[in-house]
Amino acid sequence: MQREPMSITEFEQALRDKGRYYHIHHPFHVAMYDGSATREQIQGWVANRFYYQVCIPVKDAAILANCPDRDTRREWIQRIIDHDGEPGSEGGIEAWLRLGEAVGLDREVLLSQELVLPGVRFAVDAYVNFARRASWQEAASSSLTELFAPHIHQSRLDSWPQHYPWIDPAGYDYFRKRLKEARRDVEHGLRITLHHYTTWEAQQRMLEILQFKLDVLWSMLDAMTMAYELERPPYHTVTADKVWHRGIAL
Ligand SMILES: O=C(O)c1cc(C(=O)O)c2c(n1)C(=O)C(=O)c1cc(C(=O)O)[nH]c1-2
Repeated sequence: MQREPMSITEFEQALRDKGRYYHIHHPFHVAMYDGSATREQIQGWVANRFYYQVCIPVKDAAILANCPDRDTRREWIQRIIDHDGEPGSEGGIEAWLRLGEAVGLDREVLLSQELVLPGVRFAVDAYVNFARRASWQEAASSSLTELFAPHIHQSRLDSWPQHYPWIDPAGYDYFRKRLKEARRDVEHGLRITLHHYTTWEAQQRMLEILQFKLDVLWSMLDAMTMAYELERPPYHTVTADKVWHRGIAL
């Protein structure tokens, strides 16, 4: 016998329950929050997360490319503008570069991606490639880790200024900007998701997609833990040089 689907309310609750696996609970993230992260760890996180930032609009462009629905595209396109900016307003990528400067990293270092660890690159690329290959509804719903993002941005705004007085407060604009944007993204992402997955099996598949996205975020921090906490960056047994690849443009 076929199992009944969850109601919309139950399904949304099941998605929200996945918050227990959000990267806010990763020890690397906890250390940044509780003030025990070193300057090098914060800088490493900012430089590595920059790769996520630059890939997000590429991921959203892949969703648009696969979406035949004009109304959805009209709404979804705002995400690209949020990150890339438009005439008269700088976007999230520029704000992240200023966060980089606020923690003492030249923008050229971020732009060169020389600090992006292979594990971080692979995790982020997996997300972009998923968005290229999945249906637009599945790709759209994979953004729903953003359900938990306003809380994580707020937690940084609340804790970092006290713990890290050496960070220029001008750098925090990105987190402030995302509080509003993420809430709007979630509202749209949920509208698509809650109506697209209507059978029990489909709902289970969506929960697995959300787990995949949680794994992307968690794995990024695992790679950073190896490099900046355990001091085991790639090839550490062979060389102290950053010999790993910088991304292969296809
Ligand atoms: O700082 C964070 O912890 C965090 C997490 C996430 C997320 O949950 O995917 C995003 C962001 N930030 C973010 O700034 C952002 O623009 C963003 C877009 C998306 C997405 O999947 O489309 N996630 C996130």
